Amino acid sequence: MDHFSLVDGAMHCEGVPLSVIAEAVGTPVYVYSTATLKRHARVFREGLAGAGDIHLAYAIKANPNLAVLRVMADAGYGADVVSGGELARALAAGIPASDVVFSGVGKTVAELTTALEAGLGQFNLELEEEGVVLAGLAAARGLVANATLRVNPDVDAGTHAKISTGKRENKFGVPIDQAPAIFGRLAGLPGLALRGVAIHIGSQLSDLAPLEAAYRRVGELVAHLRGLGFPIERVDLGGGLGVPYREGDVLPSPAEYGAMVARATKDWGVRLMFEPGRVIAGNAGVLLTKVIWVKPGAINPYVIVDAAMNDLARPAMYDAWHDFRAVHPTGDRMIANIAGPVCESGDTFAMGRDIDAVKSGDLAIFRTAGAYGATMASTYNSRALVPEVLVDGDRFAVVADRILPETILAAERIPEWLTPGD
Ligand SMILES: Cc1ncc(COP(=O)(O)O)c(C=O)c1O
Ligand SMILES: N[C@@H](CCCC[NH3+])C(=O)O
Repeated sequence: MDHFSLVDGAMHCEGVPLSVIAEAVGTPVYVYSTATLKRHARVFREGLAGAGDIHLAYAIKANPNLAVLRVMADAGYGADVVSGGELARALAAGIPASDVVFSGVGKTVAELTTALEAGLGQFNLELEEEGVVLAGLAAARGLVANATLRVNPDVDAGTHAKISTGKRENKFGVPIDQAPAIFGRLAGLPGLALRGVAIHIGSQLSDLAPLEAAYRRVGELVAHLRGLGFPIERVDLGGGLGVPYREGDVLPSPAEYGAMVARATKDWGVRLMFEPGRVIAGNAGVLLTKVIWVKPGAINPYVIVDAAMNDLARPAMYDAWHDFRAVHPTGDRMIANIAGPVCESGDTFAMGRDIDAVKSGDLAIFRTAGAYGATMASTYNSRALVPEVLVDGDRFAVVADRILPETILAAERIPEWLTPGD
């Protein structure tokens, strides 16, 4: 069941008409469905039922809103974080530090130290030196850091180049063939318990074949490392499962993914860890916007909406498609371009698209905006930072305020040497 649907001709999120949210909070605004988040959390877990001992760590980067994190914590998910800021959010949402995995290619000494002292569950090391530094920090505090080594399997994930992470030229992980030697050098260090390997080959993956190929390489590595005497207890298989952005897109389901995982990992005898982000949050959110003008264009009219690339960066960054729907569709259609008010031609959500006919003042949504939406927002062009609303049944709450340009301006100052003297 879709929790964003038309009821009596009006688009709702669960039991709440989107027009009521627009009236109360203004636009643009992100709207998330609790029921969808919960359903995705459950379906992903159920899909992996045949994969043995698993640990689920929601990839906070996809949607780090505190209320969303609380929903995920209640659903029994730990967290995958990539910065001290994300770690602070996970802890603030009530996720125990022991259920948090710290990924990321540039963890600073300060971040490593904070995470260690918080009792972090697992560090996914990206390079040998990070392991040496972490071991030193831990040993100096009488602690032992649990870690895995992230390997780069050199697999083409078949996704957008900017979100592919498992090819040898990408910055992530150590080349898989160097892993045994690095294990050899890190394994005996006091302060470090190197318990396994981690992998993540990219995001918005629409085909399981590259994932399966990568997992097979990891399987060979696990066997090799065991043969060398290293006790491998954990393998973190990362995130990456794609979601349908366009009507008609067919993506592997969590159940199909789970069946592949069970097949590829059946002899490993390890605890498997997963870091899903987009597949949890993507279709749980929309960006609600209002049409400012319908501007005649040389080729097609431009529907100018009050949301822009600073609110939803994905189309400008990755040429991503987000379905556009009227909140009160009339049944009429139009061929139009859709753009925001920002002063860049790249601030365009669609060109020449067949959409619900809209006019000035109408409300509309960009769908599948719950992941990598609000979290990638900026205040470019001195626009407000977009707010977020969480719906649960027939109630809703503002879970992130609109940060107004005045508030941002108040954090800036003119140094005294630039102020006019007397
Ligand atoms: C290490 C790591 N884990 C998990 C994720 C989450 O990916 P996705 O949102 O595609 O599930 C990412 C982002 O690609 C990542 O870099
Ligand atoms: N920001 C990207 C996903 C990045 C994944 C991070 N590892 C997107 O919107 O598709």
